[in-house]
Amino acid sequence: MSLTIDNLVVQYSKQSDPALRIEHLEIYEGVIAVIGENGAGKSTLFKTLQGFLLPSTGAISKAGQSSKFSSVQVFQSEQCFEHVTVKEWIEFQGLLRGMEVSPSEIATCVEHAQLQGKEKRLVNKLSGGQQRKLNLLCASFGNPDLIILDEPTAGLDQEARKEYWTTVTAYRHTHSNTILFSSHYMDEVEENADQVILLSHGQVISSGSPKELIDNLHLEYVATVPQQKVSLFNLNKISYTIEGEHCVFYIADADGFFSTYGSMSELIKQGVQLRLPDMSDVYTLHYKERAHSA
Ligand SMILES: Nc1ncnc2c1ncn2[C@@H]1O[C@H](COP(=O)(O)OP(=O)(O)OP(=O)(O)O)[C@@H](O)[C@H]1O
Repeated sequence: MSLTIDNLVVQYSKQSDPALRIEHLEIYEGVIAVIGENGAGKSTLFKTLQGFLLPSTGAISKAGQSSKFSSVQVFQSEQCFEHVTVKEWIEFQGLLRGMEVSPSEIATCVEHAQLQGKEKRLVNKLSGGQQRKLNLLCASFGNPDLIILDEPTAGLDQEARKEYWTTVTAYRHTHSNTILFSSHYMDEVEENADQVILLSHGQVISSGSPKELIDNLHLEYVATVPQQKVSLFNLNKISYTIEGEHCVFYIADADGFFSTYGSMSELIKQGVQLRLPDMSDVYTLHYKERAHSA
């Protein structure tokens, strides 16, 4: 299911500036990332999509249809009740969505969350990653059009994050709900999102697939240069940001750069690290201290 947002304005009070102001946005079917700095409006968008906040103006509709859409936000792991077993927690989430979960649905849920044999375990004794996977699977009860995951992997280690996204990918093979998620981890955004929506100060500043957004940077390479080597370069002619002890150079014309400063292998010998641009650069160049432009 895809959604269309038109002329949307959301305010927390009549006197306050809009927390969200979206002229037009298509949210496509698939796995959609919403990114932005703190206060950009991600949670406000999620609350509005669930009907918890009413817009002052504008509308959100299923693309091409006047019918309403349904959405559910997945519980965070810290919202799991104490003294409730895995089975009871699944049943409870079903009841919240107006359905009685059948034994076979419980079994499927448990299997997909890789919790076989743990149905009687207290849910708060599961790891954070296990709880989040379980909650994701329970969100499909009632088959909502939209499933919202607010920073689903925040605080998880690399391994648990990977496992979480494996579960999401497997889930996507058997379900058609659109998944909307926020994240500050640009590697998982690049790997998992079909579309990325960039919010800043309540407005959409860009939207596209990770590849489109990276291509739009028009960069050939990104170089990380140790501070002590920076004097070898003419900073007036290079776009760069400063990251701790390093300078990060954004190279649009690789031939020109290498012919001026030395071949790739010569630069690597000097301690310069070269890589292709990725979503972390999309984030930096849209949000962090503005790049010093050449
Ligand atoms: N309950 C509220 N009352 C008044 N203003 C609010 C309220 N919640 C959020 N805001 C304001 O709305 C704007 C958007 O906030 P929102 O929480 O949607 O951002 P966010 O992108 O989710 O940020 P974070 O990454 O920190 O969660 C901010 O200016 C924030 O101060």
